[in-house]
Amino acid sequence: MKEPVAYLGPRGTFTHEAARRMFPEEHYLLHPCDSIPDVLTAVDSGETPYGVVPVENAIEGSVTLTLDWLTHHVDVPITAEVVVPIDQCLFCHPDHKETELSRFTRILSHPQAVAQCREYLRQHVPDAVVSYVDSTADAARRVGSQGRDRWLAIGPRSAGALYGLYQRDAAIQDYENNITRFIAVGKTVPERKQPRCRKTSLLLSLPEDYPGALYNVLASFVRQGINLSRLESRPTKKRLGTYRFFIDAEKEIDDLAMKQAMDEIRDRGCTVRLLGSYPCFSGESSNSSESLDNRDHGAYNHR
Ligand SMILES: O=C(O)C(=O)C[C@]1(C(=O)O)C=C[C@@H](O)C=C1
Repeated sequence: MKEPVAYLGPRGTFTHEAARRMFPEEHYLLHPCDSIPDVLTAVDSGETPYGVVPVENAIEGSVTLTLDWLTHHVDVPITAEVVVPIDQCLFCHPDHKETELSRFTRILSHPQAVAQCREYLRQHVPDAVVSYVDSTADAARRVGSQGRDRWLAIGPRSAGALYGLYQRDAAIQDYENNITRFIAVGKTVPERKQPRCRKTSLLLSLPEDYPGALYNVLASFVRQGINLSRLESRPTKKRLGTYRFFIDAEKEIDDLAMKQAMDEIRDRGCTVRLLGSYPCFSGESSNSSESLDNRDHGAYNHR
């Protein structure tokens, strides 16, 4: 029987694409959830063994909802990472394909997608109101289901095709090389191909705030020759000006150098929570022979 994989849906999201790359549909049953908390809760409660959520975008930075849920609400290990190229397209209902862009009144999308296209929107649709929804495909589905209002959706080409939208523009993100990191959580993911690297994600709390507290932690990694690929602070949510730090180290947790760095950091009174030690895969396209576009409604495309 195919094992289920929860992902941020509905079908056609960027997360769906990431999930297809890590969990081929020949072997897994991909199960769309309405929100990132729903995906993480499904795994935490044992409803599904695997989940896939976005964690960081090259233009807009962290997906803070994912970080906060991972650390405050659930206890699920990160088990793999995949990086996916993000090409944001602009869609309207086919009934409005002749309408000038400046006459649209509303833009629907996920906050991360809107943030990646801010300058484009300012130039081309300055007067439209932005409505945030749970995912890009959710936006595409809503715009596709009603032709009455002049609404636009931002999202992947596949979402436009799935929900029968007319594509007005492509690659509307404000910077080139737009990519997002996605993580799998839950059960260990079988490694079908050679990972690009291995990482360990940690959540660090300092014992107290004093000059050099964070410096000392970083020095432990330096002494062990461990490269950090990410350092991010998030509020503790308890008191203004107090933080916890997300650290990604390019080493496995079982590596001797990593163990020594951990011992040193804990000896200084820091609390370290292991979020996961996992393989990282680069973003080759999914090897599923069926593309999403072919299975559902045809896409309208002006390019
Ligand atoms: O809405 C989607 O399509 C998602 O998969 C979510 C998400 C995100 O949260 O970062 C994924 C990739 C893009 O950066 C924009 C949106």
